[in-house]
Amino acid sequence: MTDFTVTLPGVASAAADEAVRSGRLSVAQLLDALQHAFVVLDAQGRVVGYNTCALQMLELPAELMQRAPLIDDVVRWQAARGDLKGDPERLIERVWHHLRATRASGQPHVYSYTTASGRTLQGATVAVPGGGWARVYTDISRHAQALAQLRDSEERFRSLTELSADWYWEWDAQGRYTRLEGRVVREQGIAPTFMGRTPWEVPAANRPKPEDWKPLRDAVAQGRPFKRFEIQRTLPDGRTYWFAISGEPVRDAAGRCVGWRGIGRDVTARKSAEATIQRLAYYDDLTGLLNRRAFQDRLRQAQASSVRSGQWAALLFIDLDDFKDVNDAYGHAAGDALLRACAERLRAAVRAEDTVGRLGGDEFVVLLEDLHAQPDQAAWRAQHVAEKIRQVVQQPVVVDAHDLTVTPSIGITLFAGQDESAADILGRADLAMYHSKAAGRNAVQFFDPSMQATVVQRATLQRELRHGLRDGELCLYGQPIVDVRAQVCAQEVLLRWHHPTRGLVPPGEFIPVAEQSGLIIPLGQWVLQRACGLLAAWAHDPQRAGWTLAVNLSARQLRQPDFVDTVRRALHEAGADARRLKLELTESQLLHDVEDTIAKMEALAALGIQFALDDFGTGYSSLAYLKRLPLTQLKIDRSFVRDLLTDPNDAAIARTILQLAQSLEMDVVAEGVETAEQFEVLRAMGCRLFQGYHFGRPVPLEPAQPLGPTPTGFGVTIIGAASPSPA
Ligand SMILES: Nc1nc2c(ncn2[C@@H]2O[C@H](COP(=O)(O)O[C@H]3[C@@H](O)[C@H](n4cnc5c(=O)[nH]c(N)nc54)O[C@@H]3COP(=O)(O)O)[C@@H](O)[C@H]2O)c(=O)[nH]1
Repeated sequence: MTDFTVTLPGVASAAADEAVRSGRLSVAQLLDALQHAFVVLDAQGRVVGYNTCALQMLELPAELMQRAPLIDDVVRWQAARGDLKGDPERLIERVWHHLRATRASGQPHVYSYTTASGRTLQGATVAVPGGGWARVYTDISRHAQALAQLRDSEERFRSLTELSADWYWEWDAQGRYTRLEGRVVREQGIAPTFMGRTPWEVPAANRPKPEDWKPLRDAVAQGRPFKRFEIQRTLPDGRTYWFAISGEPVRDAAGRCVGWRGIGRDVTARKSAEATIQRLAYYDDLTGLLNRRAFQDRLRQAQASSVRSGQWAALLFIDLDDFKDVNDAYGHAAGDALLRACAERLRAAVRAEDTVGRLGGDEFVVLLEDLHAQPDQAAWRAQHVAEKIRQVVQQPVVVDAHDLTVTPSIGITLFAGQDESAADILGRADLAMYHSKAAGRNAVQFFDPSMQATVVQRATLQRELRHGLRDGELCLYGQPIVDVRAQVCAQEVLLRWHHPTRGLVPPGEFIPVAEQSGLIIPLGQWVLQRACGLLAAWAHDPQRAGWTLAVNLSARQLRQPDFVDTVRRALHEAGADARRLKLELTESQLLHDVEDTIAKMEALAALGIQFALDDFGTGYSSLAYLKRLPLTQLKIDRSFVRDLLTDPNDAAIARTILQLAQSLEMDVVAEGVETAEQFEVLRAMGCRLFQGYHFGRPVPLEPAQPLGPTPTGFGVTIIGAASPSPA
């Protein structure tokens, strides 16, 4: 046998050499101990050595090998048996080519083949020093089988993802896509958008807010599997589709989550089927409004919600007058077009959070929630919306070049709580609608006669107020504000209405009506102009030149974008000193858009105007924003002054307000001082300014003046009575 060195895996070569040299281990024993087939060729390609395993693994007959055959003969034999496929002479040529190449390169030649009996063998040929080659064969059948199974499994997996609507994905431990496979992925071209990003980093139509991803992110953070997490996405081509992903964590040997894998499924078809079912079950096909069943559900929800909020809600029942005539005269298609137009108008006439439904035929319903905690205020608002609806519905609709017009009869009922059924509420509104029909159609009626009376009264008051303003029935009264010596140092302007038949109407009655109708804007502007006129006149009167004049503001005035300019102009036109003008606000007014309010107040304060916070202690005063406002005065509400002498709580509140004002460097006016005792106690507490009947009731500051033309004029809508009458 040719002399060469063997290195066996797991046996140090020096130790093996030594064992062979010392004769303790023959090379033959050594080679036979191997689990690998071993064949040695001399320089002519003759088999000069082999181990037992070679006969077994290569399934070569011992007689052949014992003859020391040339490799050519062995190849012919193997080809004849079918272990090697192809023409034997060409196979021999190939074998020699590789033998020479290994010698020339010094690199082993590794190859594999499958025998006729089905074994997969891997052979490695190395050139040995002095000529000749050693060939080592390893049976890799199991490994090859495992690989084939793996390939099969991959193929099956590929078929699955190619033929189905599902696709496969993998994420890293942070939830970023690392692999996406499947026909859908390819066809939709979504891989570039997703790879390297987490699902929540890719915009989704149904999950616009970070909290919408919480269930998925929690599962990822906690290493939990998740199922059918639905996401709506927009494709690069603009189409939207829905898919659902399910996944499970991939763990390492130590059980740590090292990533995620799962499937995605296109569920667009199911979603659209669901949407259709939903639409058919809950929506009216013709108009897209809620149908009777869905509307009744909403009504029940509104009842439950009114219990929680303590607010009244209203149900409006709308029936089109003589709708049948339209159908008869112009056909059903025209009638349908008119109903669709009505539905759109109803939707446009109410707030987004209100609900509109169609019960069938020409019957529509509108649900108005959170109207007001007081039923009369709620009724007033419901009446306002009903009137708006009445106006918009009767506008002509053009259908097939015809101007179609219908009027609505509207019934309203208010509700709060869950004591009655939704059907009862609907029944009441329906009955009220019949009253509207009976009242001559194209009208609004309440179910409850007292509600009806209230809204009619308010509508009348509003109309009369507008006339009263025009006819000079309003005038300014003033109530003195005094110092510790009971000397007048200021006046508060208080509006009065001398109604021709009702007498003196208190502002508590007509200011809310003016606020709701928008009439407060020209009215408030007029008060400001008159007040500035008074200040300018007082400037020439030594007794009054030092007085300030306090004017009450409404929330709506303050919200006017040009409010600062309006005040500036009033001062300028009257030639009044801004430092003598004080504007009184209540806490609730300040809650609306605090930043805008502060900006306006600061702009006015820069002119020298002072601000007082009225009715202090009755609202939700937050000291945080109180500090930010340019206030110079707090007014202790008269409810605390009234029982000051008998109720220790009220006394404590008055004292606290005085201390607070001192630390905020503000004045305090105690309102509603009616007795000398109250005056004394407040003075002892450190109060320096007082207002109340004890010092003087409101008295006229000037004769009544008609409202002159103002920049805003009367550009306000006056709501008519239930049966409209010209204003
Ligand atoms: N936006 C505007 N609001 C105005 C205007 N004019 C008045 N008002 C607001 O109307 C509310 C009612 O005012 P009024 O009926 O005039 O009542 C005032 C006083 O008469 C009353 N008062 C004063 N002293 C006493 C008293 O000793 N006892 C007692 N029972 N009542 C008294 O208090 C009212 C003044 O309160 P206040 O405004 O809080 O300082 C009233 O809330 C006005 O804000 C206007 O032009 N615009």
